Amino acid sequence: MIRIQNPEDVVSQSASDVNVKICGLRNAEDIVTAVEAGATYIGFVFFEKSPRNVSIDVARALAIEVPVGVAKVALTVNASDSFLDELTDKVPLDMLQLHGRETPERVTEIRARYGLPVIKAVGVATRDDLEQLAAYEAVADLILVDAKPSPGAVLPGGNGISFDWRLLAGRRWVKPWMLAGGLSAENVAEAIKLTGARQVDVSSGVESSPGIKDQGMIADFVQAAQKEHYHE
Ligand SMILES: O=C(O)c1ccccc1NCC(=O)[C@H](O)[C@H](O)COP(=O)(O)O
Repeated sequence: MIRIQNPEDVVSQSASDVNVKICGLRNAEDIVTAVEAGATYIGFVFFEKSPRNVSIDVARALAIEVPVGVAKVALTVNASDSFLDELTDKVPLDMLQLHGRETPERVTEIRARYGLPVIKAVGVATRDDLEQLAAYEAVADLILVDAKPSPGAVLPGGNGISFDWRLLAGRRWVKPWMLAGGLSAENVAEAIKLTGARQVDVSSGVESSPGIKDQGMIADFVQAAQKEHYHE
């Protein structure tokens, strides 16, 4: 039987620091910047329509250089077993992020088949969208609460849009969770204060144009997320 690693063994969470995930990295220089800035997760996007898409071979070459202690996350969208088989065979990964319409049953299946902790992304625009959280908290290791894409959007995530963070204020969480959607160095402190998030994820908020990460923006984002926050 496969033993799934505890997410706390993949990344540690200190009482004072906010963990940061930089998503959509495509080259070694940006990964070094993210790691040196203090990111605890780096994300590779496997979605052909995305400007952040990487091939399995590129991700493998990048992943093997990532230092121990930084979690390598593969983001997939409604992926088939055959794709995930090849991905997990070739790329040394710490976690899988499911960013499509995967059902709770599919999350359970993937988690068991690959023995990796699973992050399930859930899109939120209104209070009604929070109803699906419980079912995913029951089966995923970590919930990524992201802004719901607008109807007709090409990308299911990485759109640089945020949602009303007050929807999450005071929520009691069963599982670890991470806030995403339209975050930037300018607004991440406010988002943390309103939601109580201890983990945050960013992609377009640290880019100069779609798919092009800006090293200064990465450093500024991590610093802004990790400065001392006072929760009311
Ligand atoms: O980033 C993408 O291109 C992407 C493509 C397909 C599915 C999900 C995608 N991104 C998901 C992420 O984890 C992003 O970091 C998250 O949505 C926040 O993005 P942003 O609002 O741009 O910071």
